Amino acid sequence: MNPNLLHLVRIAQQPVRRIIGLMSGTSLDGLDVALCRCEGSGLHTRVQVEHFHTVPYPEAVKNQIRQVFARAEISFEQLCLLHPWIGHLHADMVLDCLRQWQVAPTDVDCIASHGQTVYHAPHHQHGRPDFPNATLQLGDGDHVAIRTGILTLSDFRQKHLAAGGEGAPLAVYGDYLLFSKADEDRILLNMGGIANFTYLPGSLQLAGIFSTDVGPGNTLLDAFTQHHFPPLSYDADGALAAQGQVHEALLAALLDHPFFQAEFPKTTGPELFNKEYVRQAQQRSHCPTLAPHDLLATLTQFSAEGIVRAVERCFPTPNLTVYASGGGMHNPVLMRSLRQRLPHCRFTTTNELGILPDAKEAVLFAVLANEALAGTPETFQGGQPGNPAVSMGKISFAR
Ligand SMILES: Nc1ncnc2c1ncn2[C@@H]1O[C@H](COP(=O)(O)OP(=O)(O)OP(=O)(O)O)[C@@H](O)[C@H]1O
Ligand SMILES: CC(=O)N[C@H]1[C@@H]2OC[C@@H](O2)[C@@H](O)[C@@H]1O[C@H](C)C(=O)O
Repeated sequence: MNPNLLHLVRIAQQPVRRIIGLMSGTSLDGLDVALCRCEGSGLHTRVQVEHFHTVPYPEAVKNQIRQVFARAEISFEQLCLLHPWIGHLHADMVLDCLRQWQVAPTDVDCIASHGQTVYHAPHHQHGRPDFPNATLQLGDGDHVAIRTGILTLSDFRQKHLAAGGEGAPLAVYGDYLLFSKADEDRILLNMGGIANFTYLPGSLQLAGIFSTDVGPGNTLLDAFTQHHFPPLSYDADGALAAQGQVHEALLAALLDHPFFQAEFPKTTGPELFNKEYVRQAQQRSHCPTLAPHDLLATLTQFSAEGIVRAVERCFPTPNLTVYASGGGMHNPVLMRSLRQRLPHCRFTTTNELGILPDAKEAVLFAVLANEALAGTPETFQGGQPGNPAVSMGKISFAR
């Protein structure tokens, strides 16, 4: 038998696995690296984050990715070169983290690598009848495995697509395994580039659980901060938005898109919510030249409103605990708006659940890899609409 298979079986049979979860989201701010101690599997999974770091992307890296990111037309050569290049980059970032943490690569069982999403095209977005839901993440797992010497699972979203999902949000799988709690209705709200949430009913009924994108999180805030206030890359602490006024007509135009009326679960990305989307809404609401601070105030309210409307639509009298995570939870203007508009909800962060909010998505991929190695798709029974019962991740041996 190929010794790689024996190695794989040995890791799968261990009571505890050390797995590095990697996530690079739509904000292009950097690579989240979480070294996790994963014990057990399925509903018995226990995760302890041993180390976490976001390795920031240098501007030159962001510019390479931006050449293809969320663009319908690109250089094929650039796309082809980026796939191994991002694999190398992420592998080197992992090795740097391990050096800093004084952990030997041989003491890590596996890397769970999400890669970099460069294009997300669910059917409702591309609208082409002959084509399925599609999504593309770069940073090939073989390159990560060979360069780090660590077994790597990658490309988690394709199996989800193949089994009938939109390739996202995958958060529901990890949230269900780690955070379900009897007698507490929970929302796990992640505000990254795009905002999404998972609903975990206190009844623990699998049928009630779902996860959905709800609209933009920080993606538009980042885009317009970079446009109007270089060299700033994001509106730190909402300081710019706090100086502006919400333009109600523009807010209404921004919210006037079929995405917000579509049934849950659904997914989206900067392919839809981008500068052109805002420009068109400005035209429709007769404010083509809004002051930048007012624009940021309005866009922050737009992010909040997308979240609020989705929560209200799912739960008419929301009496829930909201566990926030992702970069948006650091924006007090956004958080204030959410608290005001959802007064029946108790707001806290995933810290209360023992997971560092900034690490949550990287931990998710460690949990998905742990399930692929040691779990069974049956944990998710028949799956939920949009969330098929499958194990995800392609296996790349390190030799
Ligand atoms: N102190 C802060 N004040 C305001 N915004 C912040 C702050 N810190 C981080 N952010 C926002 O959070 C973003 C990064 O969030 P995060 O890392 O969760 O996104 P991501 O993982 O790339 O996104 P996705 O969820 O789409 O995968 C930054 O680009 C910025 O907009
Ligand atoms: C295609 C893609 O990369 N989607 C991301 C993105 O970032 C947030 C939101 O949009 C979410 O749907 C997803 O990531 C998280 C980790 C998820 O799948 O749950």
